[in-house]
Amino acid sequence: MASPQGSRAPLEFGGPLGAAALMLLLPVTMFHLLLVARSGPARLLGPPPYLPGLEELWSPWALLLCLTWLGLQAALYLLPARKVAEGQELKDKSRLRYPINGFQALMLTALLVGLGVSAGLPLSALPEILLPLAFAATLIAFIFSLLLYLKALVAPASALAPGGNSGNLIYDFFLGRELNPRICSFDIKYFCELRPGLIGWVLINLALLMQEAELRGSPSLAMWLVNGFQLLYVGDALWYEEAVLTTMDIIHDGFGFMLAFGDLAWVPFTYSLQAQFLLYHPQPLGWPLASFICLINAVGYYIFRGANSQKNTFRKNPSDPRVADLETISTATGRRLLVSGWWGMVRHPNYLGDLIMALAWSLPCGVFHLLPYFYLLYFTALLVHREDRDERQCLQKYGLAWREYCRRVPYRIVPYVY
Ligand SMILES: NC(=O)C1=CN([C@@H]2O[C@H](COP(=O)(O)OP(=O)(O)OC[C@H]3O[C@@H](n4cnc5c(N)ncnc54)[C@H](OP(=O)(O)O)[C@@H]3O)[C@@H](O)[C@H]2O)C=CC1
Ligand SMILES: CC(C)CCC[C@@H](C)[C@H]1CC=C2C3=C(CC[C@@]21C)[C@@]1(C)CC[C@H](O)C[C@@H]1CC3
Repeated sequence: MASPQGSRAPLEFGGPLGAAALMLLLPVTMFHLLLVARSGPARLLGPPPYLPGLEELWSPWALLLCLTWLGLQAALYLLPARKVAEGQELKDKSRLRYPINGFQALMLTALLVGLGVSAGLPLSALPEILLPLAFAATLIAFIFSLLLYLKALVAPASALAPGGNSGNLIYDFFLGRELNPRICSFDIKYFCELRPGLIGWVLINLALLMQEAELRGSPSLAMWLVNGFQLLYVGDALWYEEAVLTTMDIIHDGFGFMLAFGDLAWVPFTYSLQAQFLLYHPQPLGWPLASFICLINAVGYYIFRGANSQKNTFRKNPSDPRVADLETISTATGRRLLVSGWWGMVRHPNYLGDLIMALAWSLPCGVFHLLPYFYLLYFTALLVHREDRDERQCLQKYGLAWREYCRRVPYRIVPYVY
C-alpha cells in the first residue's frame, strides 16, 4: 500500500506490535474496570470477580441505545451553530469549517434528559446495563474504524494524516489514515472528540448519582463532588470547543481505532469510574475535607483554564492586550512561542492543571482503594507520552527556536520535578 509522499513518519506507540497490543489491552482494561468497580474488594490489580459470558455482554437493546445516542448527538451537531470556526491550514492550503455548538448540544441534551426523567424515563437503571453498553460502544468503534480505513483507500493523498499511513494494516487501522474524514460537511473526528463520549460520561455519572439516591435516600457528598467536578470539566471543554481545533488529535492524528474507541467507549465508561466505585463503595466525607478537595480542584482548574486560554488568546491574536506584554521567542515559521506567563513556568502548564484536577476527582473516594486512582495513573502516562509526542512535533516545526524555549523553560510538566 502506497504511503503519501513525505509521510514516512517514525512509528509511534511501539509500531504494529504496540498497536495490536493496545487494541486488545484497552478494551480488556475497560471491561476489567467495569467489573471490579462493582465487586466487593474493588481491587485494581486483582483478577476480575468473574468473566462475563457473551449473553451478559451482548444486548441488541444496548446497541440500539448507543446508536440512538449517536443519532441524537449527530442531530444536535447539525443544528444551526452560533459560530462557525475555521481550522488550521491544511497541506493543500485550504481550511475546514467547524460548527461551534457543543455547549448548546450539552444544554439541549440536559433539557431532553430532564423532560425524559420527569416523564418516567428510568435513567437510574443505566448503571445496570453499563457492561452491554460498553460492549456495544466497543463494537461500534471497531466497525467505525474499519469503515474509516476503507474510506481512506479512496481519499486523495492530501487528505491523509502524517502518521497513520505506514503501509502496515494493523498500525494504520489503529492510528487512522484520513486526517479529517467527513461526510459532506459533517466532520466525524471533531464530532466524536467532544460530543457523544464527553456528554455520555456526565450522563452516566448522573445516572449513578440517581441510583445512589434511590438506594440510600440521597446522593453522598462524595458523589456530588465527583459529579460536579467532572461536569465542570466537560462543560468547560464544550464551552471552549474551538480550542480543540488546535489539539494534535485534530491537526496531526488520523481518525482510527485509537480515537474512535477512546472517544466513544473509553471516555464514557472509564472516566466515570470514580462515580461507579462510589455507587458500590460509599465513602464517608465530611465538609472540612470536602472543602479542601474543592480547593485542590479549583487550583487545578485555575491553572488548566489560565494556561489554555492564554495560549489560545495568543495564537488567535498576539497583540491582544491580555497577552501583548508576555515575553516571546520568534521562530522561522513566523509564529512565536510564549516564554513567560503560564508557558514560562513549565512547557505544559495545562497538563499540570489537568493532573491536579484528576487528583481531586479521586480523593472523594478515600485512600483505601487504588481503583479510583486509575484515572490519575492512566492520565499521567497519557500526558507524559503526549507531551513527548508534542515535543518531537514542535522540534520538527520550530527547530532551534524550540531548543531555545527548552533551555529557557527546562521543566516539562511539574516545576523542578519533571
Ligand atoms: N482528559 C483527557 O483525557 C485529555 C485532556 N487533554 C487536555 O486537553 C488540552 C489540550 O492538550 P494538547 O492538545 O495535548 O496540547 P496543548 O494544548 O498543550 O497544545 C500543544 C501545542 O501548543 C503550542 N505551544 C506549545 N508551547 C507553546 C508556547 N510556549 N507558546 C505558544 N504555543 C505553544 C504548540 O502548537 P502550535 O505552536 O502549533 O500552536 C504545541 O503543539 C490540555 O489542557 C490537556 O490537558 C489532552 C488529552 C487528553
Ligand atoms: C485510550 C487511548 C490510548 C487514548 C485515547 C485518548 C482519548 C481518550 C483522548 C485523546 C485526546 C482527548 C482529549 C479530550 C478527551 C480525551 C481524548 C479524546 C478532551 C476533549 C478533554 C477535555 C479537554 O478540555 C480537551 C481535551 C482534548 C483532548
